[in-house]
Amino acid sequence: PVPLRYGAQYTGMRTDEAMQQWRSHRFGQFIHWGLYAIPGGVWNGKTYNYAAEFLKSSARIPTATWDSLMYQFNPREFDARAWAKMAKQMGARYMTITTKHHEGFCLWPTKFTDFNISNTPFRRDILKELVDAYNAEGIDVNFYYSVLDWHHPDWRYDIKSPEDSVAFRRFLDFAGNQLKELATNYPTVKAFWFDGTWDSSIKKNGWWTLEAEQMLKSVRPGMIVNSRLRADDFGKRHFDSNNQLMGDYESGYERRLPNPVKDLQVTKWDWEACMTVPENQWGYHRDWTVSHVKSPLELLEMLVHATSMGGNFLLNFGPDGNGGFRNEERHIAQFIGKWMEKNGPVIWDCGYAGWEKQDWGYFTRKNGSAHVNMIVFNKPVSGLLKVKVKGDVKILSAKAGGKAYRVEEIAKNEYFIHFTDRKMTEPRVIVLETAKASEAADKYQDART
Ligand SMILES: COc1ccc([C@@H]2N[C@@H](C)[C@@H](O)[C@H]2O)cc1
Repeated sequence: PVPLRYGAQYTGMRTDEAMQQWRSHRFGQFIHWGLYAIPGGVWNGKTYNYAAEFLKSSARIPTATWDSLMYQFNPREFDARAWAKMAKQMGARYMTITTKHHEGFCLWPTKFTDFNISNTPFRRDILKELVDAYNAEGIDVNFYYSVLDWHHPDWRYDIKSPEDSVAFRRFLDFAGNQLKELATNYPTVKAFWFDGTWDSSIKKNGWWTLEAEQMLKSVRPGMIVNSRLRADDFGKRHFDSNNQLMGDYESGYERRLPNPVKDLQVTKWDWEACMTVPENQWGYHRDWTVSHVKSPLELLEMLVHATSMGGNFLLNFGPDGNGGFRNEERHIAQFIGKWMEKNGPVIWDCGYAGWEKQDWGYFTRKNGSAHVNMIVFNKPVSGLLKVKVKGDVKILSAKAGGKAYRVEEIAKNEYFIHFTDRKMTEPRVIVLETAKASEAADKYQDART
């Protein structure tokens, strides 16, 4: 292996309580909220279809003009407790909030720039209100932080001169101060979700990314940091030059999920996929007709898909400039919440079952349990759900609530579950009870070939 100073600091999955808690949550609510929520993708009467939180660049708005949105930020409908209740009802176990997105506007009264909530008509510390309200509902709060900062004069996309180096050094000190401030002033925060770290300026300063992570973990032992922060000695990101995952979980799955057949490597480490409801809108956009809006069922399947591969699913909400959610978002929360109320136990504390993906849906398993969950999305014409078990396993029963399904052994380690449900109105959960096959006589001979 290549000797690295700023590469992965450990290999394998963390087994400490804080990481086990993060992993067991499985389902999180992402919230993108900032000045971009005020124009909502529309500027001077023109609708820009690109991501609403990028409107400043899509509409080529001068920084001074954009930054003056701060004087309009006054979300009258903002009610942190109502937001937290909606997330609780949805079945989310954690929430990740944009403390500062690329625009550089800070949702907390930071000491290190005036471009923050305390200088808006609203004035109140939104971050504190959110942390307190979500924690009161038993939901952990994590902080999204964009290192990329369009407002700060010392930000640099690349380091091309001694002046760039001096300025960017000041910038890194600014970012480090903000991170320490966040970790110190909001002591219940469990994880940092870094973004805006792909530019050459950061890749040339891998040392800072490791220092930032180590600072956060010294201020808050147990703190969790995503892989997207880190650049190693050679500017490699997420996985270092020895192909070792940096940070505590892989955060490369943005608006996409790992393939359940081809990407099984992800089951060896912690990871999280984050997802938009429209095709590509994180911040509030006034016009959702410009792209496909994912249905509640599509999003529920993604949550199950992520869990089935041992990962977390972070579903995004983009409140508008007044602090209200769209009807589509409320409906999604209500639909998923209804399903989670009954079936949360096959998501929370569950992960990869280790069995081969089948067409009808997904397997999940609670760590070490003899029960394997089937979440059926696609009822086959045959009505027969194929199950291939691994190792010394046999299936004793298949039950959905009080209803038992016939289990037919069709070959060694292969079964059909006779799925007699007439029509499906929602994904069906069937729990398989397994036992060691070695305790039962093996009645199959391998073919002599
Ligand atoms: C194509 O470049 C980007 C850059 C930043 C993003 C940001 N990451 C997501 C988690 C959102 O915050 C989005 O604005 C997305 C695409």
